[in-house]
This record gives sequence, C-alpha cells and structure tokens, in this order.
Amino acid sequence: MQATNILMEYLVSHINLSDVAIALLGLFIFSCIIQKVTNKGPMLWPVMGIIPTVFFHFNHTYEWVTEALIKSGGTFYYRGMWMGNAYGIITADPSKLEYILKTRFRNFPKGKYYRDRFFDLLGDGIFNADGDTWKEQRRAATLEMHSSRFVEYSFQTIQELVHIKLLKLIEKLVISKESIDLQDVLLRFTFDNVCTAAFGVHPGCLSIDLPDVPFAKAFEQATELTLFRFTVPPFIWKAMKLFCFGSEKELKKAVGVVHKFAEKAVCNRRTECYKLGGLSDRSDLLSRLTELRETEDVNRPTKYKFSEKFLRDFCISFILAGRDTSSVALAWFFWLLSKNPQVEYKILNEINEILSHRKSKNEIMDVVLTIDELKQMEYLQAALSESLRLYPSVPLDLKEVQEDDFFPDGTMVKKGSRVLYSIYSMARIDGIWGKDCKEYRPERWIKDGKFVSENQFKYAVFNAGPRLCVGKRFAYLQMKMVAASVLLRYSVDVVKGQDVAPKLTTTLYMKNGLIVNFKPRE
Ligand code: HEM
Repeated sequence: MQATNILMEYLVSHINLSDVAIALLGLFIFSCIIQKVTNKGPMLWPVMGIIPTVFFHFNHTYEWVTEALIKSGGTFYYRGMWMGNAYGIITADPSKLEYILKTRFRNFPKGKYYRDRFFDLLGDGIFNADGDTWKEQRRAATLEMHSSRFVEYSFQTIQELVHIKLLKLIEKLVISKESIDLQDVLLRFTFDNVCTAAFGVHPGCLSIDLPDVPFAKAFEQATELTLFRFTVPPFIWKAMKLFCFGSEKELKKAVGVVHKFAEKAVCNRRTECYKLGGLSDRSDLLSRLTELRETEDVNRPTKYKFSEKFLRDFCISFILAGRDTSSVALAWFFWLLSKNPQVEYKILNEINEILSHRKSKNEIMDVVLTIDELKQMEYLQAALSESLRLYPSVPLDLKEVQEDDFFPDGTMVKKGSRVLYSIYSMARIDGIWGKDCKEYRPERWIKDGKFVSENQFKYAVFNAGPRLCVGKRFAYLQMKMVAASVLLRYSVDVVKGQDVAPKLTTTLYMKNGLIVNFKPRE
C-alpha cells in the first residue's frame, strides 16, 4: 500500500498532463502507421477499431464497404472495439467464398456468435444449427421440398394467394385510386405464403383490410429485437436478459407469442396424426415431417422420428428464412422495372408469346398462369436474377472461424474470428461482373435465347455449397407468379419523389417502402 502511494506521488510530481497527451498522440500515430502498412482496408482506430469509420459512413454503409473492398483488392481485415472480440476479414472475392462455403465448409460454421443471439427465437432450427443437427434438418427439408407433392402443393398455395388475395386487393386499390406501399403488401404476401407452405396455417396478413396479425407482428418484433443483440456488446444484452428489462423484456414477450403459435400448430397436427393414423391429406412441410416414423415398417410402427420441439424449431426457421427474402426481392424488381421500361416491355412480350400457345383464350383478367408457363419464362427469370444480383435480399453474411486457417492466397484467419462476405458489393465490382456491372441488364443471363445460371460463388445471392438456400426453387416460382400475374394486368407506377434506399439490416428492405399506383393495362 505504502509502495503504491510512493509510486503515485512520484508520477504526479514528475509527469505532467502535456507529457501524457504527447505520449498518447505518439501511440495513436504509431498505430495508424502500423495499420496502414499491414492492412489495405479502412482505418482501424486505436481502441475503437473500425467503429468510428463505420459510424461516419452510416448513411451509405453498403456503398462504403464496396468502395473499401475495391480499394483493398477484394478483402480487408477489420477489428471492432477493444475487448469486444470482434475481428476477422471482410471479403467480396468469389474464390474466398468457395473456400469458406465449400472447400473448408466445416471450418466456417454459423458458429456460437450467431447461435447465442438467435437461440431464444430459433432454438436448434435449421437456420441456427451446425453439424449433425443441421445435417438432419437439411436432409429432411431437401427431400420434402423437392418432392413433386410439395412442389404441387406449394404452387397451389401461391396461385390461390395471388388470385384470391393479391389481385383482389389491387383491384380494390385501382377502383379507389389509392396509392399503397408495395413492399408492405409483398411482405404480407410472402408471410402468408411461407406459413401455409411450412405449417399449413393461413395467418391472413393479406386480407383486403390489411389487418395487424398478432403472430406476424410478434415474428417481426422478435426478429428485430434479436438483431439488436448484434449491435451491442454481449454483456449488455445478457444483463438485460437476466434482469428482464428493455428490449430483452419485449423480446421475451414476442418470442413467447411466436412459440405459442408454433407449438399449438405442432400439437394440433400431432393429435390429428394420432387420431387419423396419418396425415395423407395434408402436404405442408409440418405434416410431412410429423408423420415420419423412425422406421417405415407398416407392420411394426415405431415411434415418431421428430419430437415436437424439433418440429417447432424447424418451422420457425423456415418462416424466418422464407418470409421477407422474396418480398424484398420483388419490391426492388418492380422499382428497377420502373426505371427500365424496355425490360418491362420484353417481359410482357414473353408472357404474351407464351399465352398465345394456349388452346382456349381467356380474358386477361381470367388468366391463371400454370407452373409450365412460368417455367418457360426465361427472360423473366433473367430479370429477377439480375435484380437480385444488384439488390440481394441477404446483402451481407458471416461465418465463424473454427480453427486457424489460411486461404489459398495466404490470407490468414484466426480461430474465433469472423469472415463477413458482402454479396451486395460483389455485384458492383468490375473484376467480377464486367465494366457494366452497375447496370440492370437481364441480357447478361441469356445465352442463345435461354437463361443460363452463374457460378454459385460469383452469384452467392442464394448462398452456395452445402448450405445453398433450400427455398430457391420455391422462391423463383413465387416471384415469377407474382411478377407475371401483376404485370400482365397492371402497370406499377412508382410515385415520384420518394427516397428509395436500402435499410441497414440483415435483409435488404427499402427503408421507406415503395409507394406505387396500379393502372390497368389498356
Ligand atoms: C429471393 C428469395 C430468397 C433468397 C435471396 C434467399 C437467400 C438465402 C440465403 C443467402 C441463405 C443462407 C443464409 C445463411 O446461411 O446465412 C438461405 C438459406 C435458407 N433459405 Fe433462402 N432465400 C430466399 C427464399 C427462401 C424461401 C422462400 C425459403 C422457404 C420457403 C427459404 C428457405 C431457406 C432455408 C430453410 C435456408 C437455410 C438453409 C441451410 O442453412 O441449410 N429461402 N436463403
């Protein structure tokens, strides 16, 4: 104690404030020089890391990350706040994506960082799982979703929703000459659609009076409040959770509503399955998985394969994965069409050409497009893929590094660090998509009149490798059905003067929505 006092007295009498300031300034300049020499990316400040730079560019973060990636040759190191344990690389290099998402897939899982934050909402659901838990769900999802039974059923749900709800709502808006936020309408559409496909339950968000549906509201809140956990240091949200206050209190409430809804659906389905001895009349994912037994021997029925908790988590993950992705994609697509009327013209030509092969002719308002007709719409497929290229529904994704690793070009990543990849930026880099990369040009997808898909790691919009989006085919059918059915009947006029810009979150929403008017085609 005495020694400490003596030391303090010595320091106070021999060091004055200006010496401390000079020393700190020296340290600051030194670390700036070190970081400039060792890192080609944006400035990493002492103590605060990349935070001040991000804060400074907050209003145009995606553009700033893109610029930084271009300047650094495609990859740079980042570091968060001191002691925050956030560090790693940000990349837009397709060869690195291949390494992360395929070559060394096991070394780059979603990881603990992601899982800790999403666990309350998603539990062990596919979107939040790694290893064997993920593999089992992935196998079940792929098998069921690619079965002809599910494809037929899900297409029927899309058709019904478009004709009974979406087009009816648009008709009403045309008569009343009202403008509407198209993004909101599409979000309601996909929420209803994914719930019907996953649970066999219609939440009713797209009813004509656009009601507030408690389950949908709770789902949205639960997702937003979960994402908030990514923006604050863990000790803050963990303390808030422990004492159940602020956003964590709200999150608990919202998660409770979501879980109750899902548990009720699962429980009802299991009861129905017990009573009827099977669910052969139902084709939604929940029913298909509820029915499965450990071995499929009819003479010796064994216990059910999946627990109720497994089914609940599976369905919630599905809703999260499929709820907003295709709706925001469609919102950007309609906006891009308003700026590129020549593309809209070509889409209409294609639809009319395909309809001209029908034996019996319908009035336009009575046309119900079939799955085969949608499959023939190659230019529409290109136009949707091109809008997703420029405005990917998941603009930035991340993986955690399990063990120290070296990329083939020598870039090193440490165990526990995180690899972020900017899909938004990849679309805007000449070296990846050519000099015209910033242009909306569906023609880049067409070769000899046919749609040709791109390398997964260059076009990682649906992720790539073993975790490629399982809903990709479903999403294209859904988007094509909505786009073609609406465009055939109406022109979608974007109201002038609105600020159309992306919101900074994990899904590329338009931050102010998209206000439009519908006009019937002449
Ligand atoms: C335009 C529409 C869509 C886009 C751009 C998209 C994109 C993605 C991306 C980037 C991932 C990887 C996320 C990650 O691991 O971090 C993913 C995974 C997934 N998507 Fe989609 N998605 C779309 C629509 C859908 C739909 C409609 C469904 C369901 C009906 C769906 C179901 C899933 C599932 C279950 C996963 C998890 C796969 C796994 O981890 O193995 N997606 N999607």
